[in-house]
Amino acid sequence: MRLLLADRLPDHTVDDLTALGHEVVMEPGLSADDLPGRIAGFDGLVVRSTKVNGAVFEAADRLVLVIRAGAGTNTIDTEAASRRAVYVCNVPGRNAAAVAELTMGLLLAIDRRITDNVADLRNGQWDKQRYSKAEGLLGSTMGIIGLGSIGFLVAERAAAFGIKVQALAKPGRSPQSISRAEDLGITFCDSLEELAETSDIVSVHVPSGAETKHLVDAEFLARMKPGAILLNTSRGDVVDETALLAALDAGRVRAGLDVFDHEPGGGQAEWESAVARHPEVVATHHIGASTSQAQRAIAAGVAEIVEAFAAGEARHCVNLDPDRQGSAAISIRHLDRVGVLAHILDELRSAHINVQHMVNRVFRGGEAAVATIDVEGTVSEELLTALGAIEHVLGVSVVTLGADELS
Ligand SMILES: NC(=O)c1ccc[n+]([C@@H]2O[C@H](COP(=O)([O-])OP(=O)(O)OC[C@H]3O[C@@H](n4cnc5c(N)ncnc54)[C@H](O)[C@@H]3O)[C@@H](O)[C@H]2O)c1
Ligand SMILES: O=C(O)CC[C@@H](O)C(=O)O
Repeated sequence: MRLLLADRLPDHTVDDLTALGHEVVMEPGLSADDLPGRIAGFDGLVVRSTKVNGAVFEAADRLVLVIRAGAGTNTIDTEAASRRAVYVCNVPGRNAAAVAELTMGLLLAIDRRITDNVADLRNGQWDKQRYSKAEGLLGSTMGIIGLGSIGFLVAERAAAFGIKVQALAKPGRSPQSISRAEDLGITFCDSLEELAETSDIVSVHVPSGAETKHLVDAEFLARMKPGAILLNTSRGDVVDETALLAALDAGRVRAGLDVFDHEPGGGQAEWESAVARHPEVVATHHIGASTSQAQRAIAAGVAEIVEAFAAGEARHCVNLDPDRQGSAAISIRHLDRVGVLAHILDELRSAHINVQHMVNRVFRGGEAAVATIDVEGTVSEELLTALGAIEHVLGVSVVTLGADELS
């Protein structure tokens, strides 16, 4: 594949991808506005914070894959990508520890007013009287909104500080997630209102989207305990900044923020934000994921996605329709010979079976492969027999996909 890296990733990323047989161009200085004019001739695009607007997909001539070298994909116009059948994949979980560490850093900085302490000392001011008023965190309650990769790691770290952790009860939580929560002693609130009213600290870790826009609004802030701390290391638009500013001005809450609505896209910029400069806020420059450890882990994840994609698998794809994965998955082991897949598809067509998704993976040595085909329709015994009888097919099996596997 020919890949364009439009943001800075660790230097070895280029070598790693080149070693996998890809041609890689790294141009970290490209802006969102530059991308449409630069994308021609590339099969894949890798970005961190640089926005990928609809114009990129209109200008692209052979783009098939966009990788967000991070977790959130709100900076990519996934609807425009879907219209052009371009896969958008993210690298989930790999920067979670870094974000959790920053979250705890913001919390400690707020509780002990560390940043103001430092600023005064740098200005030659000794003021033990002013700074001797922290509440302390032991025994306090943290409410986590968004108990995913980062939320769990924040919960672990908070628990180690003797903080009681609660999260939002959410339908569809997996058994693994429930048992992990139980192991950490996390309790669940039935509503966002209850979480706001009963938490001393609220930490937000949900993705940006229509469902989460202004999840923390004036009503939520009004329900928070007086003097409570709001932490947001997810995305700026999850918090209504106008309402937050009012709550800060009223002295009702304090906040630790790594992200802001309308923050600069990356790099350096002149930027004014009443929330970011507020004295009751400890703010950072969207650096949650910016540790070398996290960036190395993300770079490894990018290489894994490219490798899987080259082998026919769209790993961590966020824009395929989860409701259109088919009702059954047929697995066909076969010798890797020209024409076998065409013959398989012929049999499916004769049986009026509609293919929803197909992956063909070759085993080491290149002799044999396995095709996994998600199909819509009833897979009869006759069809399985016909598939098994195709020359070079070694074995056929079928799994019917239930509601859980599809969600
Ligand atoms: N500050 C940074 O540098 C930085 C770095 C990484 C991620 N992030 C942000 O943090 C977000 C979370 O990252 P993650 O890796 O934990 O993702 P994740 O997908 O593992 O976790 C998100 C969790 O939020 C839950 N959720 C979604 N909508 C919700 C809702 N309306 N109410 C309650 N819960 C809801 C999901 O079920 C999931 O458990 C990302 O989407 C990204 O925007 C920021
Ligand atoms: O790459 C970054 O600096 C930010 C990444 C972060 O916002 C994410 O969603 O993973």
